[in-house]
Amino acid sequence: MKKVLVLHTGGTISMTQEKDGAVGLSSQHPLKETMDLLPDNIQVEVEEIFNLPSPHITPNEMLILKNRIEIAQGQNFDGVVITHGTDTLEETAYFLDISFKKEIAVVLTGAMRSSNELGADGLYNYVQAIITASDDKSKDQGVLVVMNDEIHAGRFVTKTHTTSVDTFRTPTFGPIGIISKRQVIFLKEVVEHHALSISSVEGKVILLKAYAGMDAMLFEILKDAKVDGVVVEALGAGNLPPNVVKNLEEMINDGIPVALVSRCSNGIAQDIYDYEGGGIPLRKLGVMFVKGLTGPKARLRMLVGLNARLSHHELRQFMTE
Ligand SMILES: NC(=O)C[C@H](N)C(=O)O
Repeated sequence: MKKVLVLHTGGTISMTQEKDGAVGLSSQHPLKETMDLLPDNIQVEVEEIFNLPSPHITPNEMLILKNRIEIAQGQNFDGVVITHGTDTLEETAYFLDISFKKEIAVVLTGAMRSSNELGADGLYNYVQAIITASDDKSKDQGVLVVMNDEIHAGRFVTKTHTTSVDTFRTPTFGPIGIISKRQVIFLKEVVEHHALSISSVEGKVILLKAYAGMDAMLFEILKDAKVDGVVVEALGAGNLPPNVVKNLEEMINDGIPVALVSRCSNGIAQDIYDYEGGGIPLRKLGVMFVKGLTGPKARLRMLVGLNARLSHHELRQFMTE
């Protein structure tokens, strides 16, 4: 019999709606009352590790989850399911993807409708996630996100809609599999990448979004705030307004790592343009171009790299590979 560990962390999947429409935390986890609806060929052990809306989740909670999964790897589990609020689900998924060596399947799921709402999707996603986590094929695909009958790579998935159940998408690459009724079908393989080993999540890594007429003042404030790293969601293929370049250069000269992703939801940031603020001069300054990640994920990558005590050169490799 397959054995799956469930870690509940909170989010809408654990919430209920009041008569006035407000959605909030419930005292008893609604999924705990549905154990008899789970597949009877899978043994499920449940732990309520947190009960937090996902905007309350920080890298500290992600680290606690990572530590618990590492212990579970030595406890004969075939997989772990994490139920999580959807707002920051992709960040926890990505953190877990890069912060330890996985030996069992790790699947995150959530819900867009709370447990007593019409068409609630929590229980359905939960069952699909348990089935996916118990499937041998899920083991070597990195951290997975299962929602709405689709399997996404935690590395690239993102929440795209504020309320729709069809919110999790993987721009550029698409989902890597589907769950058709109770059958797990992978359509693509995730290219293996190496995870680092960390035991802390210290340091200030800041994420900024570029916009037309971006104010250089933002970078000046960061300089005084003594940050440990900066990620910028740049324009288009990887360009910035010219007036912030001097500040970026000063930061890099002060030894602060600066990485860049694109604010576009599809494609990869590259050094293509050779004008002031363009990707080519930015790369020459030492800005690290991160491939295909969103800003929040690139920020976690830098945090993990710094906490793995990578040298400046190793951090550059890790951020740009
Ligand atoms: N659908 C959800 O789970 C959203 C909720 N605000 C959360 O992330 O906790």
